[in-house]
Amino acid sequence: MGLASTLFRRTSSTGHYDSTWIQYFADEKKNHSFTMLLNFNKSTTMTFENNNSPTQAAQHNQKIDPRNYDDLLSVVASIREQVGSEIAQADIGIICGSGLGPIGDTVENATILPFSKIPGFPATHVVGHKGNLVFGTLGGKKVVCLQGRFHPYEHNMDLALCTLPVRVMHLLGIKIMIVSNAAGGINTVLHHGDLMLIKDHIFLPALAGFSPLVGCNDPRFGARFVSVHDAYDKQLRQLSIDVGRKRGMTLYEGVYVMSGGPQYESPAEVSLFKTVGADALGMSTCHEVTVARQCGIKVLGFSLITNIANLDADQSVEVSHEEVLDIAKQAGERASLFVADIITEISL
Ligand SMILES: O=P(O)(O)O[C@H]1O[C@H](CO)[C@@H](O)[C@H]1O
Ligand SMILES: Nc1nc2[nH]cnc2c(=O)[nH]1
Repeated sequence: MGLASTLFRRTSSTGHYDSTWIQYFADEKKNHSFTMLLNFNKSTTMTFENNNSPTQAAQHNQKIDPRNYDDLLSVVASIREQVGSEIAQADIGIICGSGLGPIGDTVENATILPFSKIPGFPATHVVGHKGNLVFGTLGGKKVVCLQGRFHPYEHNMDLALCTLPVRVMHLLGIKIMIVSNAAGGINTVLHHGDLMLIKDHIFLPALAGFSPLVGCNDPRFGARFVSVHDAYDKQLRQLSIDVGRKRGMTLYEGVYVMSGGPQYESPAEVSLFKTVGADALGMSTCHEVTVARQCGIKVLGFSLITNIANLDADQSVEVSHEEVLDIAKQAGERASLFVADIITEISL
């Protein structure tokens, strides 16, 4: 819900109205300065004006609608105000999952803004996710790094909310997004600590109606119907393979499947995913990539294999987040250096 409805709720106690109509009006009207005319059943016509500048809106702790372009401009205005306009811009955005956490600590000339200081950003609760926005340089490029992400299972499957940072990074100017996750290996070529280059994905929640693009669409973010035929950029993937070869690294390419979580999968569920062509599985990434593609951002994605997913109930072993973090700690540093090398080689 946008500014109009927020404002209306504060003033509506004096009259009767059709809330469905108001909601519709609020969703359709995206401009920052507008006049709203309401017809009450006493034939009174009232005029409400909203002239909040983006910065004022953020300062006043206004509720942010993650689908509302103007609300997101106010978030970006607040970030610029806090760190400075020169710093609050980047060409490459990086989302550190449980796997590539260390990369955020290698950003040079870093300016760190905690998520708690950004209007509309929910708190991160997952151990291993620091909850910072980090601006600086890496491999000679201007980057903005999300140290931590929002998982749908933490936020009642509100995927638009969970992708708010991607839209914010888009408004901060990024053209390329590098996304990473910790994942369970399904394909038997994958072992603990391996890095898988994501070639394609299966966005399972979206197939059941949980997509960040469901609901009101503002064309300023992009098309209503988004083609994800090339979600993971082919040239960036090739560049990664070339950089990996130079480093003598084995880099697998495969399909990542996102489940809703937060429970890990049963062996029968893993077998199902294997049958449909998945190589690794996790509880993130696909919603972020979908929104990035809507905004025209090119994507490069990696899964750090932290555990081997169970395929047989008779030989299954317990999966734990402690194991995930432990392997991520061991392998994450090497993987982060590799991603920094790739960034050095990217030509914008
Ligand atoms: O995808 P990231 O954030 O790396 O984390 C993965 O690890 C956690 C489970 O151990 C889940 O949140 C899963 O999605
Ligand atoms: N869903 C899921 N997420 C993970 N994150 C890290 N490992 C796993 C896994 O095995 N399954």
